[in-house]
Amino acid sequence: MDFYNLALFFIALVIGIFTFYAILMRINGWYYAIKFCSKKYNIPLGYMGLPYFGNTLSYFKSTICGDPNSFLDFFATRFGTGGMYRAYIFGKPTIMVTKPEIIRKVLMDEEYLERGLPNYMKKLIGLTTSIEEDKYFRRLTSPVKSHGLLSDYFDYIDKTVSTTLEKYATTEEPIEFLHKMHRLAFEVFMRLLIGDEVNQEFFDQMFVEITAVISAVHNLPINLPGFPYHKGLKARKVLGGIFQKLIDERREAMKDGKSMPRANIIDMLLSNTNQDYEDNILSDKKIVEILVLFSFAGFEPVALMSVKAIFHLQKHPHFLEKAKEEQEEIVKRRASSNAGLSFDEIRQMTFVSKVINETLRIATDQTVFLRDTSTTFNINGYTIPKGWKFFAVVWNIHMNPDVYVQPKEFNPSRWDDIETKPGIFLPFSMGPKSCPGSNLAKLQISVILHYYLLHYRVEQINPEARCYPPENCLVKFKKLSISSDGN
Ligand code: HEM
Repeated sequence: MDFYNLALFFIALVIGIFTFYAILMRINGWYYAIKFCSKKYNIPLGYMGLPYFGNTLSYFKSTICGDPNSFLDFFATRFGTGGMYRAYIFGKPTIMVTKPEIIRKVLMDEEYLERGLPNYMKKLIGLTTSIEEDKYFRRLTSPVKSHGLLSDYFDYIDKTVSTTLEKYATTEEPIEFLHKMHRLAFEVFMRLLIGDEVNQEFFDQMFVEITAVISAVHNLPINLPGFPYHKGLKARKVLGGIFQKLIDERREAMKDGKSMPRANIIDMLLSNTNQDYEDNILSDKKIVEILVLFSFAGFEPVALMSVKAIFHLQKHPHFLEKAKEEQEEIVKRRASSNAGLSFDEIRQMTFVSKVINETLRIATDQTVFLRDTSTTFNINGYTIPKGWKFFAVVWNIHMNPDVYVQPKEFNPSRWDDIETKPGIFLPFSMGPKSCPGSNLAKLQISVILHYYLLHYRVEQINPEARCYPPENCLVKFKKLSISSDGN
């Protein structure tokens, strides 16, 4: 082959590769454009990436690199700032929603949108209910939010937190902080989930299984022996068996007229014998799914947010001091120096509640809420086909500089001036599928911070560790020395 032909060959090869690449990157979008080209649908513009993978990889890349906005910017620059874009994420055609007012509409829907976890997560923590079952389950578990139930558990929370932190401080060796806080939040939450009548051995087994499920959620969904996802699926099965056994035991006890000394979630769910709902009695399978979902959701974020609040305060000594002073004032106001923390004192923690809000705002900087359309769904002039996913992006709401000046900065004092309008702060989401545990979570974190601020400090052994699952971080958990004036 002479030089001329060789050059032609290379040019043709380059053009061929370029054309193949261009087609490959568009073929997914063309497929869905043709499939849903009927006048019945009106789908926003967007980009659906490679077949099978869609935009999932670029979404993960942007979040792993700590710059999720680059993902949004790509859509906004190419398809305008309308706030709704077609995409292909987690193996499904998706509508990405970025504007607060549209996100609100998505989250508030009760009739047409279902929980939209990706399939690999559904297998671990999925809950599939009909709309009626869903309303019923939320009604049954609504006491979880109530003042009455939380005050009933308050002494248990207080005692568990104070004794556990004390124990951590007596350990000479550095501790895996996130893991230990998981354990603490788990101890507290499990009482609320299944009641007081469970022994330590049972708790330990549950903790091992649920930790495996959580680890699976935070790792790649590779279902091969040795991989966390494979172990998580196995653990999910074991958990299901444990919960079913508990349900059977509780039913027997109920038949004998025995009731648990304190309200707990499993008994709330088993009390579904109300005649008004006869057709809607939740099956055992559904109850097990709900218990697994609660087990997953009920302690991990509490532990993570507590750790994050502690680290933020550590990095900002003036806020740490202010929060500590508030706790000292609370202690001084007590009638007796022997009295412990009380439920009413939580309401006096105005600055600590701002620390918690600020931690939640910053920590949810990569949060998205997912929903699946159960039928054709109309929104903002668009008609979205059944089976598509909604991907509601919260991070740009929590990082909106018009609401949160210098949004990346940790500044609890910003909450002195923020007018909390609906939809500007969504760490627990909003609408029918929002978090039922928001009050419990804030209560637990407040108790943890109260004892931490008064008595302990952490020293990070590996400060470069992100302390975000699946990464852990080592700390020395130290008790503050008491000065001569007792402080
Ligand atoms: C700081 C701690 C917590 C945070 C940041 C948090 C946040 C969230 C968020 C964002 C959702 C998703 C809502 C959606 O998809 O729209 C959720 C769901 C949920 N959370 Fe929490 N949560 C926390 C603590 C808790 C606690 C303590 C409980 C236990 C009572 C709990 C139970 C649940 C349950 C059961 C769901 C699923 C609700 C459903 O699908 O209907 N969470 N949480």
